[in-house]
Amino acid sequence: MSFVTVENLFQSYGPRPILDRVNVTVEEGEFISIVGASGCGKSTFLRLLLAQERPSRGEIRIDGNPPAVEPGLERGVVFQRYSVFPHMTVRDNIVAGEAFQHRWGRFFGAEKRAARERADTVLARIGLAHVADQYPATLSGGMQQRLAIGQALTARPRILLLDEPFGALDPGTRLSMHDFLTELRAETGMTVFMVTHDLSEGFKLGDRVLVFDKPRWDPDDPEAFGATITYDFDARNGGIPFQTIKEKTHVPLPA
Ligand SMILES: Nc1ncnc2c1ncn2[C@@H]1O[C@H](COP(=O)(O)OP(=O)(O)OP(=O)(O)O)[C@@H](O)[C@H]1O
Repeated sequence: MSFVTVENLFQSYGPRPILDRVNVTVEEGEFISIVGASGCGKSTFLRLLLAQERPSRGEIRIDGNPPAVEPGLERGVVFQRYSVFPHMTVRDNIVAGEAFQHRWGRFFGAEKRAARERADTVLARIGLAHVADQYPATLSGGMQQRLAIGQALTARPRILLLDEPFGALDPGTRLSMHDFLTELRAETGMTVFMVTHDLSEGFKLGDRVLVFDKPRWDPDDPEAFGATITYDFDARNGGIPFQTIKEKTHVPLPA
């Protein structure tokens, strides 16, 4: 049994189909890059994996079960726009990431001190120990995004969901974030789903690159049909493009 199984997934908003018959299986530890045209439902797919939304039809199973509704228990998430708390110091942001999983949502007394020590270990690991007492606004974009990833990882999620996590960063910072993510992944063995608009980033970091597109296409009504996975590229070892075509795209409708 695969770690993540998506079967016949459909998602519509009102009468408008967004995702249409999405089928995919993912093994634990795989890094899945997701690319596709703007608005084709990539973020919607992540929200469904997060159980922030329920599918109109079809099924998602993670380790054999529907995704838990509680945030963060098995899934950490990082968005393009920094998801850290601006009113908390860097250290307290990491503590908050862990406290989120805690029964009361907060730590007290000795537990809090222990959580702070664990946070300092995480900060050392992500190269932010020297700014532990600062507020996020005083950090560069790359540092804030490292903090967001550190925060998502404190709960030791088995799955990390990244929605264009590096889109707002300059090219140099982006490259160092790639190294950072590759190291973390090797260390934790986590499964990663990453939406990106940058194909080379998708192929560089991913084991597989899934392309979302609309196999059925009505030129008079481009929103008439939803998107599905049209290509599932094997991107290991630099990737060999055009391997597994799952669907022919933009096939004209029969007259
Ligand atoms: N809650 C919602 N209600 C209605 N429509 C929605 C909702 N969420 C998303 N949509 C629509 O669904 C479509 C897919 O959105 P989604 O954000 O998943 O696309 P995307 O592929 O991630 O796009 P981008 O690459 O631009 O971020 C969009 O047209 C969007 O307007």
